[in-house]
Amino acid sequence: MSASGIEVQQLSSGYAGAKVIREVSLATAPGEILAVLGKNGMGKSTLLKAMMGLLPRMGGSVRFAGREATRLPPYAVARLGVGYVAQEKALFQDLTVEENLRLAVRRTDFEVALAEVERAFPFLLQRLKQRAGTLSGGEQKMLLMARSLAVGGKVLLIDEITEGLQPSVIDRLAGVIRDARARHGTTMLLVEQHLPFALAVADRWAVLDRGEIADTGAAGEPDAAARILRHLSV
Ligand SMILES: Nc1ncnc2c1ncn2[C@@H]1O[C@H](COP(=O)(O)OP(=O)(O)OP(=O)(O)O)[C@@H](O)[C@H]1O
Repeated sequence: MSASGIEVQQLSSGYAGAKVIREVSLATAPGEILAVLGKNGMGKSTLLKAMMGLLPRMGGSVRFAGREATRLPPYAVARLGVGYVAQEKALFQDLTVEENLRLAVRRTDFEVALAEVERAFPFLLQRLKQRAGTLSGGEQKMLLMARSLAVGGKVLLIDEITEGLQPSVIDRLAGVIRDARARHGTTMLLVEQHLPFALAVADRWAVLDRGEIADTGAAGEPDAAARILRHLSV
């Protein structure tokens, strides 16, 4: 297993005894980007939450950067250098943009973190004193992404970052993700519904169907989109 990759083996998880994901196995090489796609309700968010320790693991194992994380709570998973960009609002709505960033990066140099934010989303530097809750939905997603980049983890788990974003912002995000990987070798697992975005940024893909991996492949293969679409069509 790679020193900075993700290794999930036969992971099961869910809610109050109801298994939603069943024996899911996934692995990435260091700096690799894996897109996990699937229809609504197939367990994509549940998979990320179980990996982060936000939901009980009902079987199987999770390792990040070669380190065992199966029994760790979320704060300890984060300490392994794993960032999580949640689908739902995960910002402190009443705190400013700057305060949200400072809380995330307090253990590293804030100026270095700000340089990362400026490189990804320069508009946020003009909004440092604005309350996060008054940013638009798309701007809040950019702040969430910037906050994870500023922390500088080796692994990022990103849940449907493109949802509700305009095409130009989605293009910008693709550039930001490629840039982070190129400069820091960040390993990423992207849960996505946006197929062109997923295939543009990922090296490999996997489809989750009713909590199980139904198909996997390389993003560069000519039939990748057709194979994925077979699973996404109703
Ligand atoms: N808090 C919860 N309590 C009970 N069941 C839940 C909870 N959250 C999600 N589920 C169920 O788990 C299943 C998978 O949900 P999940 O959010 O992981 O799907 P998803 O693939 O991320 O879907 P989407 O693309 O719509 O976000 C669904 O059937 C959902 O109803």
